Amino acid sequence: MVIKQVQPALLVLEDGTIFQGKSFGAKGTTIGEVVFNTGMTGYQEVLTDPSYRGQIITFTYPELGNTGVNAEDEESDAPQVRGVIARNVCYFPSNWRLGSPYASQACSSLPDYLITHNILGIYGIDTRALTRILRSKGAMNGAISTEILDPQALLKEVQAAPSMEGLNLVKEVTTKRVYEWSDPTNTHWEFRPTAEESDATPLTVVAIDFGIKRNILRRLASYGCRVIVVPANTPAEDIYQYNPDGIFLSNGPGDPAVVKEGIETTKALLQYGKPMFGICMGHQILGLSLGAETFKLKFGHRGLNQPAGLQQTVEITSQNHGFAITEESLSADVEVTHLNLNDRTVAGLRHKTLPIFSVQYHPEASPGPHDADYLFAKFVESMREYQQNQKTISR
Ligand SMILES: NC(=O)CC[C@H](N)C(=O)O
Repeated sequence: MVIKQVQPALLVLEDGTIFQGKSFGAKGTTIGEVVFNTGMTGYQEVLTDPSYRGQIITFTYPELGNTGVNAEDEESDAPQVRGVIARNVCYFPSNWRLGSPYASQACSSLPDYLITHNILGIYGIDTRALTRILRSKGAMNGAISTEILDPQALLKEVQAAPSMEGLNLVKEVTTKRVYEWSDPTNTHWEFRPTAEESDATPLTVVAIDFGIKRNILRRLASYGCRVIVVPANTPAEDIYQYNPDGIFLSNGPGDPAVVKEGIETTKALLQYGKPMFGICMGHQILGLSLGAETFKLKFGHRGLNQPAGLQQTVEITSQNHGFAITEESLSADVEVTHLNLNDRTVAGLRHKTLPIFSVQYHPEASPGPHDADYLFAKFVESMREYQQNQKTISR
């Protein structure tokens, strides 16, 4: 049996709030934007989602790590967060994959995984009190340390760190090279019809990678798309060399307004009028390229039960964002299709004349509910329709 040694750790927020806790994961000091996620499951997907780059995540669900970490639930190659804050941490996980065909994929405990990837964690924190501070004052920078245990000294480090507003983190996470993706969602997760008829011509989608989650690629593949993933700074002309049936704009970290190349490329792509679909940062970049503005939310939306819709139908959605589109700044070419029903910020858009739409939430789930999975089908449908129209025109 492993005897764990409890080591003290300190959490200090930019406003001077101090929390004493215990360390799990790596040792050292880390600084980032402290945010909270209210999901009851899916911590591994959250930690490896590139959109969380630069952030320290407070998990409000009080038990963290009970199912360990496995190869199948990775949303990218490694954890992307700057640090982890928990009420309680599990050192002896149990995973259903043990004793199943996926046994080899149940690999380690959360603390070991964080040590391997040099990520700091702090537990034994009153995460309810911390979340109330973040809700009332807004997300703010903070630090976790196992080496600087004097709060005033750590506070100085925090106050010197840059704010999330104006930070371009896309270049840290975007792919360096073009690659193709064709793996669908693992069939044991598949509860609904997905893969297209085999005699249908495959659809080519170019996905602009601002920090793409793997399950987006898997869902596109499950819906019969061949996906070509390109770096965030790829110019529109290069994207058109692939003769795509549709273009996908991915999720990603940081402030969308400073991803200038992505916005310019998207503006140029709009001229071609081909189907486009954007998720989260992709949605914000699409809005920006259509002339809208974005702003920083007070504490953001991060969790698995965010309601989105207008009047008739409501989807329960997975969300992870700190910025949003300013509704009043939208041009007359665009229609709002969804609002976040908690605070009525823009959660979905549709171009009135072009086959272009986007959502602020995560239809790929992973983690989260599958209510919005139909959006992938809608994208495929718009590409098929576009193909059909092109054939009619050329006849
Ligand atoms: N998940 C995302 O794509 C997040 C988008 C953006 N970084 C935000 O925080 O709003």
